[in-house]
Amino acid sequence: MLTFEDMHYTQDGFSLHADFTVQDGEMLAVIGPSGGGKSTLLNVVAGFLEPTSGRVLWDGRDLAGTAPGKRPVSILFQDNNLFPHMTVAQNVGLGLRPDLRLSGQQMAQVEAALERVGLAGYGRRKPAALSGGQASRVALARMLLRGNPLVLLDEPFAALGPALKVEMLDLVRDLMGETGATLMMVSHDPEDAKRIAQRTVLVADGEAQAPVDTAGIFANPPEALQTYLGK
Ligand SMILES: Nc1ncnc2c1ncn2[C@@H]1O[C@H](COP(=O)(O)OP(=O)(O)OP(=O)(O)O)[C@@H](O)[C@H]1O
Repeated sequence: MLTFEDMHYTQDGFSLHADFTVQDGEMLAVIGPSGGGKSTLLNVVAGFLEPTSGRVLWDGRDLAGTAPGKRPVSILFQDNNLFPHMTVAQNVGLGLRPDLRLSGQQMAQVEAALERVGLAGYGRRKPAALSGGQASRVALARMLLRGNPLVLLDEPFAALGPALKVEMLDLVRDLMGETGATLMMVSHDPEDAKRIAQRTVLVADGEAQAPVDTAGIFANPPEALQTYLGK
């Protein structure tokens, strides 16, 4: 369970407040106007930014002072964070061992993860030889092997075409279901939120609001969301 406990983050005149809980296994959408603080919220959870006051807790444990790499968190950005000089299998293997000294069993795990995301046989390719959708799948395979219970996605599929994006969202939903991981996904597209998330957090006017029913918030949007949606 992820808890924002009266969390404030302030920098250079920008401030963000959050006070809510994300349930285990929940898939949560994070939406709101540009510059509202969606990425900031994720960066606080990931540990790239520290709260100015208040706390962020995972299973009741304060994450303050825990380095990003030691947090139970996998994060995926739009550029997929693949290393261009490494093969697909090596990029995925990093999810198991940063030094890539993989045992035979771990190499089999890499192959199984690639197969799970629909990339069986692609292990020897370099990222430059992949389509955008395939690159996203590699990043998801690595995330799968990391096995972290909390997954943060920051507009990871924004550059993909609509059909491909739907395919990737469905894959994410299936993977989260299989692993039981908790998901927070930033998106600018209401359709993404509706497809994947039962509840949605609106980030606007300095507040990451408590999650509400996704269908409800788009059927009857609050003012900040109406402006953002152009309604
Ligand atoms: N590296 C940084 N240094 C200083 N200020 C920053 C930095 N990154 C973001 N900000 C500021 O923090 C505020 C929140 O930005 P953030 O990126 O979290 O918003 P966002 O909702 O994710 O926006 P977008 O939808 O455009 O990605 C903005 O005022 C932004 O200008």
